[in-house]
Amino acid sequence: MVERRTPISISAAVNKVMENKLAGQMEWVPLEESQHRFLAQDITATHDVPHFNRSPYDGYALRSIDTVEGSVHSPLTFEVVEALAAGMVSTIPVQQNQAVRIMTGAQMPAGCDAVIMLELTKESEVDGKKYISFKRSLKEGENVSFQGEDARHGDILVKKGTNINPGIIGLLATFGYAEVPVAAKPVVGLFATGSELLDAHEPLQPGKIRNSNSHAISAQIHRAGGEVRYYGKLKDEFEASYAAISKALEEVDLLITTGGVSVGDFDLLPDVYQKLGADVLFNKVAMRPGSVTTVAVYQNKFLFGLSGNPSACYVGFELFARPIIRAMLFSEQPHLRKETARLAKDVLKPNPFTRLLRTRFYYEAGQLKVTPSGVDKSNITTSLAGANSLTILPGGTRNFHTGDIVEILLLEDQEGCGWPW
Ligand SMILES: Nc1nc2c(c(=O)[nH]1)N[C@H]1C(S)=C(S)[C@@H](COP(=O)(O)OP(=O)(O)OC[C@H]3O[C@@H](n4cnc5c(N)ncnc54)[C@H](O)[C@@H]3O)O[C@H]1N2
Ligand code: MOO
Ligand SMILES: [Mg+2]
Repeated sequence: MVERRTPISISAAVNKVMENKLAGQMEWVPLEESQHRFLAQDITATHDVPHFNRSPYDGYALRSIDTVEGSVHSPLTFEVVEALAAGMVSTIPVQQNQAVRIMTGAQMPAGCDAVIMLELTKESEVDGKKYISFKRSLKEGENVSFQGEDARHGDILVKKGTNINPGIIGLLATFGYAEVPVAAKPVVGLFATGSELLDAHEPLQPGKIRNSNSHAISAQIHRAGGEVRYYGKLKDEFEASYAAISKALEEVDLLITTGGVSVGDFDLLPDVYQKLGADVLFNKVAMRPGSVTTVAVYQNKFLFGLSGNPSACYVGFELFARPIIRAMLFSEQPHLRKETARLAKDVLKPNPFTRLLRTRFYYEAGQLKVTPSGVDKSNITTSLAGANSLTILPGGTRNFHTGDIVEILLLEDQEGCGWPW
């Protein structure tokens, strides 16, 4: 008698997974290796930026009070007493009607409170002394970049869990982070199961196919922020599979298998979970593709039994494994970001289960539009290549038409979302 499985909703399934989420760990990496990693701590300003008043222009620093009378009709003349490149500090106290030649980024000399740009001045020399003249007045603070105007000591600048981009890398360097506290990458073990599988380099044989799932999933694990440990292919043989899976479980945080989770004679994963004594959270989800997705927990580790069908496998990963990985990377928005878009094509199908349609979204005249990226069957691989989103067609609906507003999940986005279900 074939086992009957009771489907649960996507929302309930995601909930069950997230209730068991694992704690993330912190590690330090060199600044130059931190791009695309996730911050394990808030980044706080360790000092004011800039930490001294400085000139934002090449020009002359002076006392604004000495320029009150300056105008087109009343030119002013200042003696130039010193010259400062960026990195230098002044050594001579500035007196009335004296100026310091100053370069962009140099610290303001003591006593000076304004800067006039080089272009507005005329230089001259009398008896070996340098002078400038100009025809205007300056306000106190004019053309000064003030201490702390960029960041104040103690400000929280970037939150824990943020994906490190080039701007954040610059900020980390500004505050002296030669080493950066990042979330350790969750270690994700991976097996492709199926006696029919060939490697990518092998020629085709009758009845056999090349293993594509482990390659696609590896890329998805990287995109999510995890580290892949690929253990290779498993033939549909119980004892060898059980031994390999239980050994791999000792070395990883999450273990993903593809294939062998349905009800066929050689779908062995349910028996593997049983022999392990793993707690199966669910083995049927009211969604398509990916209805057979099975998730179990065993000794504080996750077992993701993803379908063998390529698109079911892809979707199962994004909905259930990705948020666990992102949660371990300290993200408070671990799920795929949800948006609404307008359908650009009819989708005339009944949806007994919630359908996650492989789609491509794009912008047109400021509007988000979405169109199927190919044929929508679980075993179809080609529509995945063009997909940058999954369009949610809720269970119990049918026939969506061009112009209908639908919800979409973004696959390439880094922001994520708190709870899209
Ligand atoms: N009687 C029933 N049969 C099936 C049901 C069902 O409810 N009752 N569900 C169907 C659905 S839906 C799916 S999805 C599949 C899931 O099957 P499994 O997860 O057990 O996966 P396999 O049987 O091992 O393989 C399915 C399919 O995918 C191909 N495959 C497997 N691994 C790979 C790989 N690494 N790369 C590329 N392609 C792979 C495999 O050759 C099969 O064609 O079950 C339905 N059946
Ligand atoms: O629901 Mo099966 O998992 O795709 O087609
Ligand atoms: Mg099967």
